[in-house]
Amino acid sequence: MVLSRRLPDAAVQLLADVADVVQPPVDRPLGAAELRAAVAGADALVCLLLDRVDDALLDAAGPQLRVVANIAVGYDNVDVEACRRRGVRVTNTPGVLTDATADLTLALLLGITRRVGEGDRLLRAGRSWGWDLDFMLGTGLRGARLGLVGYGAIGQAVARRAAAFGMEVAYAARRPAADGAPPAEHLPLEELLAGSDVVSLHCPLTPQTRHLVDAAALRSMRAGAYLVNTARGPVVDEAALVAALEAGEIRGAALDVFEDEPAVHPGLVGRDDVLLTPHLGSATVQTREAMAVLAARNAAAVLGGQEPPTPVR
Ligand SMILES: O=CC(=O)O
Repeated sequence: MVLSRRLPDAAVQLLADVADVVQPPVDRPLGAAELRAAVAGADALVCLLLDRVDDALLDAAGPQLRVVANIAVGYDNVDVEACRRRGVRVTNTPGVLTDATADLTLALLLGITRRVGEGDRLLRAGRSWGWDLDFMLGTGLRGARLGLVGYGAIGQAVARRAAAFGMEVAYAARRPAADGAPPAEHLPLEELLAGSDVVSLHCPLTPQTRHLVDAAALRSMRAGAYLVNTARGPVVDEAALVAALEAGEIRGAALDVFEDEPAVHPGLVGRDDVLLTPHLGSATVQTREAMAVLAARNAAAVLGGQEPPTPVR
């Protein structure tokens, strides 16, 4: 069993009970060539969303590989079809990061609508300022319409939080939400974009959702609207977003994920109508440990001939 990244002790312990665990030699994510070298001969791979699991990596691993346990809910880094063809199970870590990601979404939503980053920058720059009736006014959330693109566990957790702020919530998704989801209007994407004061993305990255928010989508949004993305960067056409902000087609954007991570489009960096965080959606001590432990349980289950707790499909 190969780990592409050193993991919290609780996860390593769990794995050490069922397999010979090969830890990476360095305390950082591995490059593609390092990972190819590390994975040779492994029967299980526990990996990060940064690791591209494609035919080249699967070839490098060899035919004894049985499971790829991704430490993330998103698995766009894994060629699931290529794994299936080779009989390799793929697992992810849904559930354990729902609250952390929804919390960060609200932090971004509040931060951009109330100009938190901008105010912080103003003070740090030592610029003169003073309280005034019309100083740095933002947008209130009570009664504002929140449009969620994707209404899975994270979208629903955001809906619950947004309701507490008095927002009216709607969503666009391929299917209506199952019973038990927080009440929200199910709308076609075009209607959701055109009618929302804040659009927040909670869909996986797939060929269908790549650049879902493109120039046309941005043009269809309200001029006073904000875009929040805690899903995956390539869901948004970043160049089109910069152009839309420049043209005043929307009021602002709060982004935790980027098209070409860790690079951030230079047109975003200097803008005061943009709030940026470095892919922190699941970044709490508790959540990262829970993700690593769940990935470990998945890998251990497959090696032990059992059904993993959270398989991909
Ligand atoms: O981005 C993080 C995840 O998909 O878990």
